[in-house]
Amino acid sequence: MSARVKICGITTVEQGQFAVAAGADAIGLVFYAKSPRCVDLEQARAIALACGPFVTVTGLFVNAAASAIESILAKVPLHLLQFHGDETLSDCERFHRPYIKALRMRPELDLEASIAAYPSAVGILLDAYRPGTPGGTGETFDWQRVPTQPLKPIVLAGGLTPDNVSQAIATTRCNAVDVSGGVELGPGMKDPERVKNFIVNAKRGNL
Ligand SMILES: O=C(O)c1ccccc1NCC(=O)[C@H](O)[C@H](O)COP(=O)(O)O
Repeated sequence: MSARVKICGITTVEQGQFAVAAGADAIGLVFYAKSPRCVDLEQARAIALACGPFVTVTGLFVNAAASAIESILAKVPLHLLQFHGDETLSDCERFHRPYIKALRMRPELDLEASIAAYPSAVGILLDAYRPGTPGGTGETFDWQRVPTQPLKPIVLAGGLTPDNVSQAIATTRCNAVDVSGGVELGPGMKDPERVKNFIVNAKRGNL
């Protein structure tokens, strides 16, 4: 089975289209005002509608108010929610949508217990930990910490690039990967060539 790939932090219709054309299984729309990849409602709706069927359009939130998420859901056709902050199980479940929960790999994290805390998640995204920055750090973490028999499907993230994604998959045996900065020319500016190379390398990685 080849890995599933999500390109996160898509900011324009054109970026969404070239990611999908290159074989992305999912794209991520960031609804976090402090991110350089944050999109507004109109942009998000246009991107989501341009991706076509069978691509998982994911909305990413960081400790967002429920009312803000509801307003976005009313306008933007999202298939999956990604909670990237300190959301509790009930915060994640209240929208009755499939969701993934991001966990940042701080050194003292009890990973098994943290994964078990989200029994209704369709997956757990593991990301690098940098204090004060909830995501999109461009940094890797120790891939040896990824459990070999996790309670939930794992999405590997954090500092992945076209050059290291095959090795990351071979090391962790993860069959889903997520990237943002590693396929950019600058924050929010996805590079078609890097996106294509990332997807090719992820999908021929050694699972
Ligand atoms: O991408 C952002 O700007 C961002 C901001 C705040 C929270 C999460 C964010 N991105 C989440 C993702 O899913 C990224 O793909 C993940 O953090 C990995 O990012 P990178 O290391 O740049 O590939």
